[in-house]
Amino acid sequence: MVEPYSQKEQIQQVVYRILDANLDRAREGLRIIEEWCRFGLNNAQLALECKRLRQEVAKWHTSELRAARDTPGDPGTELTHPQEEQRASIKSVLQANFCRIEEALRVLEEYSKLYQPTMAKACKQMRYQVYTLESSLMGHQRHQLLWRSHLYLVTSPHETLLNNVEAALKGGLTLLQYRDKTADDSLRLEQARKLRQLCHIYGALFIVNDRVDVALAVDADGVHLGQQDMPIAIARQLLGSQRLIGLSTTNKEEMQAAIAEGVDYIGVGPVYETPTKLGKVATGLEYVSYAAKNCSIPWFAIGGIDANNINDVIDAGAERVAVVRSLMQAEQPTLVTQYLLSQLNRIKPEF
Ligand SMILES: Cc1ncc(COP(=O)(O)OP(=O)(O)O)c(N)n1
Ligand SMILES: Cc1ncsc1CCOP(=O)(O)O
Ligand SMILES: [Mg+2]
Repeated sequence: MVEPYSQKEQIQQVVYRILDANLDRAREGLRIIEEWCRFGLNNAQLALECKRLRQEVAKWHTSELRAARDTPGDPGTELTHPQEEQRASIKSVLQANFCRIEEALRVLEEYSKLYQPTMAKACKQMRYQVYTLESSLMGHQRHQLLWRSHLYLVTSPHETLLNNVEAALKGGLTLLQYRDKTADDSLRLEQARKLRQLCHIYGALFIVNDRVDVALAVDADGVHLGQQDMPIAIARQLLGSQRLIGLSTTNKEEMQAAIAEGVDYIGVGPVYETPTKLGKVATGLEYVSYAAKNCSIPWFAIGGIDANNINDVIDAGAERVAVVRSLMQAEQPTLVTQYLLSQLNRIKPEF
């Protein structure tokens, strides 16, 4: 007759099953991230770090733990959340899987204290290494998307703010700045949160104008600052190296200083006088041409640009533009977005 398990042995089996399931979970998540680093980003360094972590997790997956597996008796295999069956973008695939790995490592850390305290310590270390990996990968994604973004919508207060922005996102917009110079902070936070969520769904970058605190509070991708706003060095300290910082410039001295200070992109303008920034002197197309020849980081021509004059700005050398009224006041923001993007993407003749 086979002796039934003692209570102690039964608990041990449960702990082994938890460890087995979570070791699998962490490895699967790491593999999903690794595939993107390798095939999506062609980034050997990030892919290698995923592989190293995967191997480290595998090291703890002993035959003793595997033997405790009881898939048919696991009620959890049937449990899925509708959100797991649908992902809106690569960003959400990555974020969901980082969450999964971090949770799995936390579970491993706690339960392996009942198994092998050295494993608990190793899992804690791995969890911190995964946080670092997440921050480098998300920062990398942000920079890549910034370089690929040619049209930048800067919002103005509007009754149908979210609808207008969503229409532009549907047209292919990948970069949005929330700008409201007069709203009180509770409204500002509410709108920023909603816009960030919308951008997240469409896989677009979300930047907050002027306010580093709001950007951090809503987990924005970055902040846009002007020459009179918070100094770049302080904003960088607060935001870290993975979030984006943009700076407005109106002349070559400001451009060179911005590059030296390590901003991620600059605004170039106002190219034309504009009621959106009343009283600000226009720089004209000369500054656009100067930027085209001298700016080593992404730059966006801004100020008075619309469907009628965008080709003059492009002919002066701009590859990226930022607009407020052209999209916020458009009757059909999707179509205008598509048109502006089609002009920016048009193949330039080679001389
Ligand atoms: C892309 C971009 N370029 C320039 C500005 C203007 O910023 P700033 O000079 O700080 O003026 P305000 O927008 O704060 O009024 C911008 N917002 N975005
Ligand atoms: C915020 C800002 N900074 C320089 S020009 C400008 C406003 C651009 O608005 P519009 O596109 O409506 O002319
Ligand atoms: Mg500002």
